[in-house]
Amino acid sequence: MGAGKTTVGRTLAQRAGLRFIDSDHEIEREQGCTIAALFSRLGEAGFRDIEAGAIDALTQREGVVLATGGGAVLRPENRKALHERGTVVYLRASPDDLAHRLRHDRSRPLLQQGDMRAKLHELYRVRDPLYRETAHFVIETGRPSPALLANMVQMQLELAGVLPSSGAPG
Ligand SMILES: Nc1ncnc2c1ncn2[C@@H]1O[C@H](COP(=O)(O)OP(=O)(O)O)[C@@H](O)[C@H]1O
Ligand SMILES: O=C(O)C1=C[C@@H](OP(=O)(O)O)[C@@H](O)[C@H](O)C1
Repeated sequence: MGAGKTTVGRTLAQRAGLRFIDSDHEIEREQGCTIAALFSRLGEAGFRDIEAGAIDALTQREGVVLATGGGAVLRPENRKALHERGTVVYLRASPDDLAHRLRHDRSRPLLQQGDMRAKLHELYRVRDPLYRETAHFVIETGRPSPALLANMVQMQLELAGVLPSSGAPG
């Protein structure tokens, strides 16, 4: 949540000539309602069931940059599908940076009650090991801009042979 999956993922997809897909947007389109509405109607567990179906389908597509919701790593089957079918980049941000970036955001149901900063610290404690387990690469997002982060991810994927070289001089 707020690590830059959408901003960085979109830029990367554009540069690499790939299609950007946001699993939450796909879920909203298929279900015909917002993620917040799904949470209030079905609870978090109900949302996670739908999310798992979406991750299973979307990880079978080729040539896409997929941004998942931040909680997708909670289910082992999602971690497996992501790691085995794709190349996963963990955009790591500190909970304090996330609290700053998301201070005006009202679209994320898990952050709408109580102390947002404390909740982000708790989510980070639980999820950071799961992101590390799922990811092939970890990129620190603390200082660089989203545009620079997209360059860093692209370079990393080119070095790994996942993307063709963009022919930068060197
Ligand atoms: N590297 C960054 N530095 C500063 N602000 C950022 C960075 N990445 C994202 N943001 C800002 O944080 C907010 C959330 O970014 P977003 O791409 O929606 O994250 P996510 O998709 O991971 O939830 C946006 O306002 C975005 O402009
Ligand atoms: O972290 C989470 O558990 C969630 C993050 C959200 O996506 P973003 O990571 O895009 O905010 C969305 O899937 C849902 O609100 C649950």
